[in-house]
Amino acid sequence: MSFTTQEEIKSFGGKIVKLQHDSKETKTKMDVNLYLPKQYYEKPDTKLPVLVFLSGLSCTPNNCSEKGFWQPYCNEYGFAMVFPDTSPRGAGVEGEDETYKFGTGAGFYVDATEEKWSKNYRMYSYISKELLPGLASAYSQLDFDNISITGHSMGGYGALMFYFRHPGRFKSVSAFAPISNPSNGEWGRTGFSVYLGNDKSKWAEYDPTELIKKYDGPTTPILIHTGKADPHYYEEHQLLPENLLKASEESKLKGKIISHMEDGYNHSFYFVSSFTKDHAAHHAKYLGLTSKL
Ligand SMILES: N[C@@H](CCC(=O)N[C@@H](CS)C(=O)NCC(=O)O)C(=O)O
Repeated sequence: MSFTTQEEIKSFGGKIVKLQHDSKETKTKMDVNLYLPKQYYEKPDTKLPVLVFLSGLSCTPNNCSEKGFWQPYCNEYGFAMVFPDTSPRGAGVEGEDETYKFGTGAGFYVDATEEKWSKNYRMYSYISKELLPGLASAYSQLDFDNISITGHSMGGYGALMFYFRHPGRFKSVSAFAPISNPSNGEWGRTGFSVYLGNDKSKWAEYDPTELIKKYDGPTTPILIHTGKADPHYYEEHQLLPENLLKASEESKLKGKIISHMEDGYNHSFYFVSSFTKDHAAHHAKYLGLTSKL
Protein backbone atom coordinates (compact mmCIF):
# COMPACT_ATOMS: atom_id res chain seq x y z
CA MET A 1 0.00 0.00 0.00
CA SER A 2 1.41 3.39 -0.81
CA PHE A 3 0.78 6.56 1.17
CA THR A 4 1.01 10.10 -0.19
CA THR A 5 2.09 12.75 2.28
CA GLN A 6 -0.33 15.68 2.05
CA GLU A 7 1.21 17.80 4.79
CA GLU A 8 3.79 17.62 7.59
CA ILE A 9 3.30 19.99 10.50
CA LYS A 10 5.86 20.37 13.27
CA SER A 11 4.18 20.18 16.68
CA PHE A 12 5.75 19.87 20.17
CA GLY A 13 9.07 18.78 18.66
CA GLY A 14 7.56 15.94 16.59
CA LYS A 15 5.35 16.10 13.51
CA ILE A 16 1.73 15.56 12.53
CA VAL A 17 1.92 13.79 9.17
CA LYS A 18 -1.26 13.89 7.07
CA LEU A 19 -1.40 10.92 4.71
CA GLN A 20 -3.73 9.73 1.97
CA HIS A 21 -3.96 6.35 0.25
CA ASP A 22 -6.22 4.28 -1.98
CA SER A 23 -8.17 1.70 -0.02
CA LYS A 24 -9.16 -1.65 -1.49
CA GLU A 25 -11.62 -2.17 1.39
CA THR A 26 -13.59 1.09 1.00
CA LYS A 27 -12.78 1.60 -2.69
CA THR A 28 -12.17 5.28 -1.99
CA LYS A 29 -9.20 7.41 -1.07
CA MET A 30 -8.73 7.47 2.70
CA ASP A 31 -7.09 10.07 4.92
CA VAL A 32 -5.13 9.21 8.05
CA ASN A 33 -2.97 11.30 10.37
CA LEU A 34 0.12 10.13 12.22
CA TYR A 35 1.89 11.84 15.06
CA LEU A 36 5.59 11.00 15.03
CA PRO A 37 7.07 12.08 18.36
CA LYS A 38 10.46 13.73 18.68
CA GLN A 39 12.12 10.34 19.43
CA TYR A 40 11.26 9.29 15.87
CA TYR A 41 13.62 11.92 14.54
CA GLU A 42 16.18 11.92 17.36
CA LYS A 43 16.60 8.15 17.74
CA PRO A 44 16.13 6.55 14.32
CA ASP A 45 17.38 3.16 15.62
CA THR A 46 14.72 2.86 18.33
CA LYS A 47 11.39 1.21 17.48
CA LEU A 48 8.43 3.17 18.85
CA PRO A 49 5.15 1.73 20.16
CA VAL A 50 1.90 2.95 18.66
CA LEU A 51 -1.42 4.18 20.07
CA VAL A 52 -4.48 4.24 17.78
CA PHE A 53 -7.17 6.88 18.46
CA LEU A 54 -10.59 6.16 16.90
CA SER A 55 -12.82 9.21 16.63
CA GLY A 56 -16.54 9.73 17.00
CA LEU A 57 -19.48 10.73 14.86
CA SER A 58 -18.78 13.50 12.34
CA CYS A 59 -14.99 13.47 12.89
CA THR A 60 -12.15 13.36 10.37
CA PRO A 61 -8.56 12.49 11.37
CA ASN A 62 -8.09 16.19 12.17
CA ASN A 63 -10.48 16.65 15.11
CA CYS A 64 -8.41 14.74 17.63
CA SER A 65 -5.08 15.75 16.04
CA GLU A 66 -6.04 19.37 16.69
CA LYS A 67 -8.01 19.11 19.93
CA GLY A 68 -6.89 15.95 21.73
CA PHE A 69 -3.58 17.40 23.05
CA TRP A 70 -1.78 14.05 22.83
CA GLN A 71 1.52 15.34 21.43
CA PRO A 72 3.21 16.29 24.75
CA TYR A 73 2.47 12.81 26.12
CA CYS A 74 3.66 11.04 22.95
CA ASN A 75 6.96 12.87 23.53
CA GLU A 76 6.97 12.28 27.28
CA TYR A 77 6.72 8.51 26.86
CA GLY A 78 7.93 7.97 23.30
CA PHE A 79 4.99 6.53 21.36
CA ALA A 80 3.55 7.39 17.95
CA MET A 81 -0.16 7.85 17.27
CA VAL A 82 -2.47 6.93 14.41
CA PHE A 83 -5.68 8.92 13.84
CA PRO A 84 -7.81 7.06 11.24
CA ASP A 85 -10.87 8.50 9.53
CA THR A 86 -14.35 7.46 10.66
CA SER A 87 -15.77 6.35 7.29
CA PRO A 88 -15.16 6.38 3.55
CA ARG A 89 -15.82 9.78 1.97
CA GLY A 90 -17.41 10.33 -1.42
CA ALA A 91 -18.26 6.65 -1.89
CA GLY A 92 -21.41 7.72 -3.73
CA VAL A 93 -23.86 5.66 -1.66
CA GLU A 94 -27.31 7.24 -1.79
CA GLY A 95 -28.17 8.89 1.55
CA GLU A 96 -24.61 8.84 2.91
CA ASP A 97 -24.57 12.61 3.52
CA GLU A 98 -28.12 12.87 4.94
CA THR A 99 -27.27 12.87 8.67
CA TYR A 100 -24.28 12.71 11.02
CA LYS A 101 -25.64 9.40 12.38
CA PHE A 102 -24.65 7.12 9.49
CA GLY A 103 -22.79 7.36 6.20
CA THR A 104 -19.99 9.92 5.89
CA GLY A 105 -18.24 10.39 9.25
CA ALA A 106 -20.16 7.55 10.87
CA GLY A 107 -18.84 4.17 9.69
CA PHE A 108 -19.23 2.52 13.14
CA TYR A 109 -16.11 0.44 12.46
CA VAL A 110 -18.22 -2.43 11.05
CA ASP A 111 -18.17 -4.32 7.77
CA ALA A 112 -21.65 -3.53 6.40
CA THR A 113 -23.69 -6.50 5.28
CA GLU A 114 -26.68 -4.53 3.95
CA GLU A 115 -26.16 -4.54 0.19
CA LYS A 116 -26.31 -0.81 -0.39
CA TRP A 117 -23.45 -0.13 2.03
CA SER A 118 -21.48 -3.36 1.83
CA LYS A 119 -19.17 -2.40 -1.03
CA ASN A 120 -17.62 0.63 0.69
CA TYR A 121 -18.55 0.74 4.38
CA ARG A 122 -15.96 -1.79 5.52
CA MET A 123 -14.26 0.12 8.32
CA TYR A 124 -13.67 -3.01 10.42
CA SER A 125 -11.55 -4.65 7.73
CA TYR A 126 -10.13 -1.31 6.65
CA ILE A 127 -8.64 -0.55 10.08
CA SER A 128 -7.58 -4.03 11.14
CA LYS A 129 -6.56 -5.68 7.87
CA GLU A 130 -5.51 -2.78 5.65
CA LEU A 131 -4.54 0.42 7.46
CA LEU A 132 -2.53 -0.94 10.40
CA PRO A 133 -0.61 -3.55 8.35
CA GLY A 134 -0.07 -0.93 5.61
CA LEU A 135 1.39 1.57 8.06
CA ALA A 136 3.54 -1.17 9.60
CA SER A 137 5.19 -1.83 6.21
CA ALA A 138 5.56 1.85 5.34
CA TYR A 139 6.96 2.92 8.75
CA SER A 140 9.46 0.29 9.85
CA GLN A 141 10.54 2.46 12.79
CA LEU A 142 7.09 2.03 14.35
CA ASP A 143 6.39 -1.20 16.22
CA PHE A 144 2.90 -2.30 15.27
CA ASP A 145 3.35 -5.42 17.43
CA ASN A 146 3.46 -3.14 20.47
CA ILE A 147 0.21 -1.29 19.98
CA SER A 148 -2.71 -0.05 22.10
CA ILE A 149 -6.06 1.46 21.20
CA THR A 150 -8.34 4.21 22.49
CA GLY A 151 -11.16 6.37 21.17
CA HIS A 152 -14.02 8.75 21.81
CA SER A 153 -17.78 8.05 21.65
CA MET A 154 -18.32 5.96 18.45
CA GLY A 155 -14.53 5.58 18.50
CA GLY A 156 -14.58 4.54 22.17
CA TYR A 157 -17.02 1.80 21.18
CA GLY A 158 -14.68 0.97 18.26
CA ALA A 159 -11.64 0.71 20.53
CA LEU A 160 -13.41 -1.65 22.98
CA MET A 161 -14.86 -3.68 20.10
CA PHE A 162 -11.49 -4.22 18.35
CA TYR A 163 -9.86 -5.05 21.70
CA PHE A 164 -12.47 -7.65 22.68
CA ARG A 165 -12.57 -9.20 19.20
CA HIS A 166 -8.78 -9.56 18.93
CA PRO A 167 -7.62 -10.76 22.37
CA GLY A 168 -3.94 -10.00 22.81
CA ARG A 169 -3.49 -7.97 19.63
CA PHE A 170 -3.60 -4.67 21.55
CA LYS A 171 -1.63 -4.30 24.78
CA SER A 172 -4.30 -2.08 26.36
CA VAL A 173 -7.56 -0.28 25.65
CA SER A 174 -9.18 2.83 27.04
CA ALA A 175 -12.15 4.97 26.02
CA PHE A 176 -13.64 8.43 26.42
CA ALA A 177 -17.46 8.50 26.63
CA PRO A 178 -17.72 5.21 24.70
CA ILE A 179 -21.01 4.05 23.18
CA SER A 180 -20.68 1.01 25.43
CA ASN A 181 -23.82 -0.90 24.47
CA PRO A 182 -24.71 0.33 20.95
CA SER A 183 -27.55 -2.20 20.53
CA ASN A 184 -29.49 -0.33 23.24
CA GLY A 185 -28.93 3.35 22.42
CA GLU A 186 -30.38 5.33 19.53
CA TRP A 187 -27.03 6.16 17.84
CA GLY A 188 -25.89 2.54 17.91
CA ARG A 189 -29.25 1.08 16.89
CA THR A 190 -29.45 3.51 13.98
CA GLY A 191 -25.92 2.75 12.73
CA PHE A 192 -26.17 -1.00 13.27
CA SER A 193 -29.54 -1.31 11.54
CA VAL A 194 -28.33 0.74 8.56
CA TYR A 195 -25.16 -1.32 8.07
CA LEU A 196 -26.09 -4.74 9.49
CA GLY A 197 -29.88 -4.90 9.09
CA ASN A 198 -32.23 -5.99 11.82
CA ASP A 199 -30.67 -9.33 12.79
CA LYS A 200 -29.55 -8.62 16.37
CA SER A 201 -27.14 -11.56 16.34
CA LYS A 202 -25.04 -9.55 13.87
CA TRP A 203 -25.13 -6.54 16.19
CA ALA A 204 -23.84 -8.70 19.05
CA GLU A 205 -20.67 -9.43 17.04
CA TYR A 206 -19.74 -5.78 17.46
CA ASP A 207 -21.39 -4.72 20.72
CA PRO A 208 -18.78 -4.40 23.55
CA THR A 209 -21.38 -5.26 26.20
CA GLU A 210 -22.04 -8.57 24.41
CA LEU A 211 -18.40 -9.22 23.41
CA ILE A 212 -17.05 -8.80 26.96
CA LYS A 213 -19.16 -11.78 28.11
CA LYS A 214 -17.22 -14.11 25.79
CA TYR A 215 -13.82 -12.37 26.09
CA ASP A 216 -11.06 -14.79 27.05
CA GLY A 217 -7.87 -12.71 26.64
CA PRO A 218 -5.44 -10.92 28.96
CA THR A 219 -6.94 -9.22 32.02
CA THR A 220 -5.25 -5.85 31.65
CA PRO A 221 -7.29 -3.07 33.34
CA ILE A 222 -9.47 -0.95 31.05
CA LEU A 223 -9.72 2.81 31.65
CA ILE A 224 -12.96 4.67 30.84
CA HIS A 225 -13.91 8.30 31.47
CA THR A 226 -17.43 9.67 30.96
CA GLY A 227 -18.70 13.19 31.64
CA LYS A 228 -21.76 13.33 33.90
CA ALA A 229 -22.87 16.59 32.21
CA ASP A 230 -22.80 14.95 28.78
CA PRO A 231 -26.38 15.07 27.45
CA HIS A 232 -25.65 12.04 25.25
CA TYR A 233 -25.07 10.23 28.56
CA TYR A 234 -27.63 11.53 31.07
CA GLU A 235 -30.42 12.66 28.74
CA GLU A 236 -30.27 10.52 25.59
CA HIS A 237 -28.75 7.37 27.13
CA GLN A 238 -26.53 6.75 24.11
CA LEU A 239 -23.46 5.69 26.09
CA LEU A 240 -24.72 3.23 28.75
CA PRO A 241 -21.36 2.58 30.49
CA GLU A 242 -23.30 0.94 33.35
CA ASN A 243 -24.39 -1.87 31.01
CA LEU A 244 -20.78 -2.66 30.12
CA LEU A 245 -19.76 -2.57 33.78
CA LYS A 246 -22.62 -4.89 34.73
CA ALA A 247 -21.69 -7.33 31.95
CA SER A 248 -18.05 -7.24 33.08
CA GLU A 249 -19.04 -8.53 36.53
CA GLU A 250 -19.92 -11.91 35.00
CA SER A 251 -16.83 -11.95 32.77
CA LYS A 252 -13.10 -12.62 32.89
CA LEU A 253 -12.68 -8.84 33.26
CA LYS A 254 -14.62 -8.66 36.55
CA GLY A 255 -13.22 -5.74 38.54
CA LYS A 256 -10.90 -4.73 35.70
CA ILE A 257 -12.87 -1.79 34.30
CA ILE A 258 -11.79 1.47 35.92
CA SER A 259 -14.76 3.72 35.13
CA HIS A 260 -14.52 7.38 36.13
CA MET A 261 -17.77 9.36 36.00
CA GLU A 262 -16.63 12.98 35.95
CA ASP A 263 -18.78 15.81 37.35
CA GLY A 264 -19.50 18.75 35.07
CA TYR A 265 -17.82 17.49 31.86
CA ASN A 266 -19.71 17.31 28.56
CA HIS A 267 -19.06 15.19 25.43
CA SER A 268 -16.66 17.51 23.62
CA PHE A 269 -12.91 17.53 23.12
CA TYR A 270 -12.75 19.92 26.12
CA PHE A 271 -13.71 16.81 28.11
CA VAL A 272 -11.50 14.37 26.16
CA SER A 273 -8.38 16.52 26.41
CA SER A 274 -8.90 16.99 30.16
CA PHE A 275 -8.18 13.25 30.61
CA THR A 276 -5.67 12.68 27.79
CA LYS A 277 -2.86 12.69 30.36
CA ASP A 278 -4.43 9.82 32.35
CA HIS A 279 -5.06 7.73 29.22
CA ALA A 280 -1.54 8.35 27.91
CA ALA A 281 -0.08 7.17 31.25
CA HIS A 282 -2.36 4.10 31.20
CA HIS A 283 -1.24 3.01 27.73
CA ALA A 284 2.42 3.91 28.33
CA LYS A 285 2.44 1.47 31.26
CA TYR A 286 1.21 -1.46 29.16
CA LEU A 287 3.37 -0.51 26.17
CA GLY A 288 6.38 -0.84 28.48
CA LEU A 289 7.21 2.87 28.55
CA THR A 290 8.05 5.16 31.45
CA SER A 291 8.05 8.94 31.62
CA LYS A 292 11.27 10.54 30.38
CA LEU A 293 10.44 13.88 32.01
N1 LIG B 1 -23.67 17.55 17.48
C1 LIG B 1 -22.68 16.76 16.85
C2 LIG B 1 -23.02 15.32 17.08
C3 LIG B 1 -21.87 14.47 16.83
C4 LIG B 1 -20.88 14.54 17.95
O1 LIG B 1 -21.16 14.89 19.11
N2 LIG B 1 -19.69 14.18 17.59
C5 LIG B 1 -18.61 14.08 18.54
C6 LIG B 1 -18.21 12.62 18.62
S1 LIG B 1 -19.63 11.60 18.94
C7 LIG B 1 -17.41 14.88 18.06
O2 LIG B 1 -16.29 14.57 18.41
N3 LIG B 1 -17.65 15.91 17.25
C8 LIG B 1 -16.58 16.68 16.62
C9 LIG B 1 -15.84 17.64 17.50
O3 LIG B 1 -16.25 17.92 18.64
O4 LIG B 1 -14.76 18.08 17.05
C10 LIG B 1 -22.63 17.02 15.33
O5 LIG B 1 -23.69 17.29 14.77
O6 LIG B 1 -21.52 16.97 14.76
